[in-house]
Amino acid sequence: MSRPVQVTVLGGGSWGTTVASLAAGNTPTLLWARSADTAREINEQHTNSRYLEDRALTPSLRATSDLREAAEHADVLVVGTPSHSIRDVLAEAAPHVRPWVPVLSLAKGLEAGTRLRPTQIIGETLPGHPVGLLAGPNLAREVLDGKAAAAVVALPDAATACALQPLFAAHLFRVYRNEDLLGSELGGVLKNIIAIAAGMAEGLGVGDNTRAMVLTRGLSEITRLGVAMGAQERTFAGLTGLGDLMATCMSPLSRNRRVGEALARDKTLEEITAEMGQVAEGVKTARTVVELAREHDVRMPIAEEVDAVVNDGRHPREAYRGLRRAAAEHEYHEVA
Ligand SMILES: NC(=O)C1=CN([C@@H]2O[C@H](COP(=O)(O)OP(=O)(O)OC[C@H]3O[C@@H](n4cnc5c(N)ncnc54)[C@H](O)[C@@H]3O)[C@@H](O)[C@H]2O)C=CC1
Ligand SMILES: O=C(CO)COP(=O)(O)O
Repeated sequence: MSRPVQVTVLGGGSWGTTVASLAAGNTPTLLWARSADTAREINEQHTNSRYLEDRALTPSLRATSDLREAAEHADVLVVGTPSHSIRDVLAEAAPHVRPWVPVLSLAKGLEAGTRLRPTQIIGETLPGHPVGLLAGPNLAREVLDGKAAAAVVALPDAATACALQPLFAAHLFRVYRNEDLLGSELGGVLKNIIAIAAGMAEGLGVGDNTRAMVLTRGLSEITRLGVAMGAQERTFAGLTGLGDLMATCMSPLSRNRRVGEALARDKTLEEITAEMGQVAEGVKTARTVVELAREHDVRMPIAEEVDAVVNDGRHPREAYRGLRRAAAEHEYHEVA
């Protein structure tokens, strides 16, 4: 008799823990947390209070702070650490991961310097493994609270995607699939920059028309860059595109939106990051996105203003004045 598929999730933060809890409802799952205290709390109390307060995790979820044990356990490996740490964590785990184990990324940022997407970093550190991602409008706390949500397994190979879908699905968590890995990954990465802009708007006290404008023009920027990089346009109208953009721009739970809002209320980035104690990927990724846009000759006025705020100290009020000066081109076609 064959044994059930074993899932390992690397990263004991808000989302890694939540995905591990979902998977544990379906199959034996081991979560690797850097902190031994976090691993112990998950095993003994079935909570991760540092990131998810007193929310109950699936009781069968096991955790370890031993990376080798976690890697050896994996029939399917899920990488849930922030983008900037993926390369180092996987370099250490790689000798212990069996060949051909599929690897799914949860991360929504780009590696500074290399400008690589998380799945490309995985491809470099774990060559020969099928690589994809799990993404969508998935604010961790809401998913763990059992509120209905949907995600996408994006992977070029449909058969592998089909096999992975049921591992993460739950009664009120629907998992779709999509072969456009590039578009699905870029949707999750780029929406963080627009969410910072949406937060800035919130902090400046804008109206609903302005909110709608930021979100819609933000989607235009995301789609333009994504298509220029080779993604399918329709992906940006789906869960990993418009869906994730809406959730992140609208929800006070979003860390990226909270960063933008606090900046508009005159807090410094250092104060905000220290208070939050969690990752807001858009902050580190904004400069890389602007560089990519220039390289692909794509206009991204909102991303440029966000970059100027987080990297050059421009005040959000000035950024919004800057946007008012941006040329109103044709709504769908860029004018040179
Ligand atoms: N929280 C959410 O609702 C969602 C988050 N994501 C994405 O998932 C990724 C992880 O985010 P969260 O879990 O929310 O972050 P988090 O800030 O809640 O937790 C980050 C985790 O990574 C660990 N970590 C940080 N640096 C590390 C390093 N150098 N080596 C090993 N571990 C390290 C921390 O100890 C912590 O366990 C991000 O890319 C985020 O954009 C995606 C969907 C939803
Ligand atoms: O990606 C997310 C929801 O899908 C979480 O967004 P934040 O990282 O801004 O909290």
